Formats: sequence, structure tokens, C-alpha cells
Amino acid sequence: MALSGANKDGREVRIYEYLDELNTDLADYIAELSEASVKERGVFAIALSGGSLISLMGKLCEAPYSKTVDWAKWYIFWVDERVVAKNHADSNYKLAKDGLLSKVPIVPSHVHSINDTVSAEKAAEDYEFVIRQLVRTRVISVSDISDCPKFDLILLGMGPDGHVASLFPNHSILDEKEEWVTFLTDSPKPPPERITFTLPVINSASNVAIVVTGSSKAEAVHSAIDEVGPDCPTLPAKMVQPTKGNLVWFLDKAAASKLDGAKFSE
Ligand SMILES: O=C(O)[C@H](O)[C@@H](O)[C@H](O)[C@H](O)COP(=O)(O)O
Repeated sequence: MALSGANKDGREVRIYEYLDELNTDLADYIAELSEASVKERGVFAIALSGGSLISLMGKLCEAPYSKTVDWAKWYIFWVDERVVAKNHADSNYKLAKDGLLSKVPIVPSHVHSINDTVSAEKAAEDYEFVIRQLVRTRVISVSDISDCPKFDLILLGMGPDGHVASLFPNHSILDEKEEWVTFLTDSPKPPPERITFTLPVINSASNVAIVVTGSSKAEAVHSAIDEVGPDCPTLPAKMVQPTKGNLVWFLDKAAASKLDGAKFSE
């Protein structure tokens, strides 16, 4: 049985006793957003992260989703990517290709991976250029508040330190307001060279989901969801606050174990 609740900021928090329930509900959530977006805009622009997220999305490769989702309308992006070759074990593209994209009928030209032959700085620049082109052709919509791209769905994991995408605690790129895609060469989590969407882009999305499992994340989940006020640590996950879009946290019981339980009702 899933527990679900919306806190005062309108964020929705879903907690699952069993991983299988989380996986099924995540697949339902993605499939529903895909259907709504294809109906409204004719396409679905989705940005993926690395980590355990891809295996948690695994149900999408199975029936009924494998048959009912309009895969031909999907355009795939990466919220963050390690600057390594596409066939490298550290590549988020490879992770998604092996675990998801090769198992469903996605159109290869709709898969927008980074340029893996250049520096992190140039890869970020090239990726932003690609996104700008696709905003121009309306494959990705545009925010009516900022000039930022408005992805239909951005999927994030979270590290035990509260990082999301390649936005790490106390890193200067948390303050980036101009660029859509930026780079770092000093990631505290290896590999050091990465590119990442900036917070303004993440917060311009129509929908953002943060999918977190395991007790090692419980403290950061508590801090990101429950703690407010000037003395609270400024975790990147807490800075994910879509301006007009929806935010849903998908948590297993262990990740949710330090939450203020009173906020949830069955
Ligand atoms: O680039 C990375 O280092 C990972 O993609 C990372 O950002 C990941 O998304 C989180 O650390 C959560 O990962 P897990 O869900 O595997 O713990």
C-alpha cells in the first residue's frame, strides 16, 4: 500500500512499502504523462538521470507499457551526463540504452545524447545548442515565465548528500542562472567531468519526479522535504521547486524512514 500526501508547497510525496509497487506506480505515472503530452503537443520530451533510476523504470519495458506507450513520440535527453565515451561503463547514455532504450521502439534520431568527443565545456555548449534548436521547432516547449525550455518530464535520482543531476551541495553551479546546460570538472562523485542541466531549467519543467530508495538517503530526504528555514542545509534536492510544474517524490519505505510522518495519510 502506498502512502501519499501533498505538503504545503504542493509537492506530492508517495511512499511505497514494496519496491515492486514503486516501480509499477512510476511506470504508470510516466505512461500517463506521455499520453497527456502526446495528446496535447504531439510529442513527449523526457530527460533522464543516471543511477538506480533506469532500473526502477524497468516496468516500462514490459506489457502493458511496452505496447501502449507511444514510443515513436518520445524525445530523450539527459539531465546530466558524465563526459566519457558513450560505450564507457560510467556513461548515463549507456545505462539508459542498455536498460531501457534498446528494449522499446524509440526512434534513434530522437535520442539526444551528449557529444562525447569534446571537453566538458564544449559538450555543455553543444548540448545547449541542440536543446535550443529543439525549442525552436517546438519539440521542447518553452516556459512562459522565463525563456527556459519546458521539458514535459524531468526524472531525477538523489544521492545521500542530497545532490540531484550533477548539482552537488555547495557547488558554485547551483547559482547558475543564465546557462541552460553547464559543466563541471570537479565533481565530488567520480567521474569528475560532467555536464548538467541548471536549476532554472529543472524548475521550468512541466513535471519533475525525484525517485529515491534506500536508507542511506533518509536523512537527505528528511532535510529536503521537511526542513524549512534559514538554518537548514541548502541541499540541491531542496532547490528543486518547479515554478509552475508539478513535483512528485517517489520514495521507498527506507528512504522515507526519517520523514515527519504526520504529513502523510493513507
Ligand atoms: O551521475 C551520477 O553520479 C548519478 O547519475 C547520480 O547523480 C545519481 O542519479 C544519484 O546519485 C542517485 O543514484 P542512485 O539512485 O543510484 O543512488
